[in-house]
Amino acid sequence: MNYELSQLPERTSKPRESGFTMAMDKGLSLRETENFVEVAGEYVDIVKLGWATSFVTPNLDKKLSIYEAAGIPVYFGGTLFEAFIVRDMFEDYRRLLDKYQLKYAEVSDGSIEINHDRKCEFIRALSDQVTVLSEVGSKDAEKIIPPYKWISLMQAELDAGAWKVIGEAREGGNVGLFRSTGEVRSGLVDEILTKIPFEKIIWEAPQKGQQVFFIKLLGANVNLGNIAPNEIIPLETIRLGLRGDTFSDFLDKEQTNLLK
Ligand SMILES: C=C(OP(=O)(O)O)C(=O)O
Ligand SMILES: O=S([O-])[O-]
Repeated sequence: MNYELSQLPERTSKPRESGFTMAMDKGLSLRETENFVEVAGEYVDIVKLGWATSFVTPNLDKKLSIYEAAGIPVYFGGTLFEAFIVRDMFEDYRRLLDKYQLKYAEVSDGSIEINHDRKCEFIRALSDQVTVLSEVGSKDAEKIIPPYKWISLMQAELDAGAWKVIGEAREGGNVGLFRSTGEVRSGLVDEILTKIPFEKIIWEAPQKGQQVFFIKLLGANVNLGNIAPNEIIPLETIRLGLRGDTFSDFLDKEQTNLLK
């Protein structure tokens, strides 16, 4: 922080188990990546190269080196995992993780149907190699998974070895945890939280209103994902109660000078 200010919520520091921010890079150039880590590196815990953009992005090795030098782990989007699985290329996927020396991988079934026991086997197998993030929820807006099912899927995936589970939203924030309008399925979120520990979940929340919802509900140190690179600093201010949306949420009412 650049100067002192009282009554700020305490923020966790790296390596964070909670208060964790996953940024989504969907094709930043090398120069943009350097600029991004320079300005926001302190607030980014992990970067996802969105869906299968790592297949197309030029200078991938160099990009990974920039993140590595900044101490920020990177993983490839779950859609890439699914692109290998649907082609029956799991072993090739494992080799790919080794080739790029990745320490994290995502297992998801947002675009394909995978028998859930099979998905858990992939999680188990990959967690011998890397730290696994597993994602629950479909990218298909028509597919509504009831809350009890979200809970049992998340629990089984954690039991299979996932480090954290991700609630699906896509880049747009309009499926999975959210209605097509972007509104939070708040009943779903409340129910998930009755059974799954809060620090075990990363909520994909690309839209500002969604970030605000989770910070108001769960505090400054909620885990959030799919944050656009240019929204990392703004998100940090929302976490700290330094943007209008959460301005009053962390203030000590007794000590607040309302000047009325
Ligand atoms: C974010 C997306 O996918 P993934 O989780 O595979 O990165 C997406 O499809 O919008
Ligand atoms: O859709 S819900 O559970 O608010």
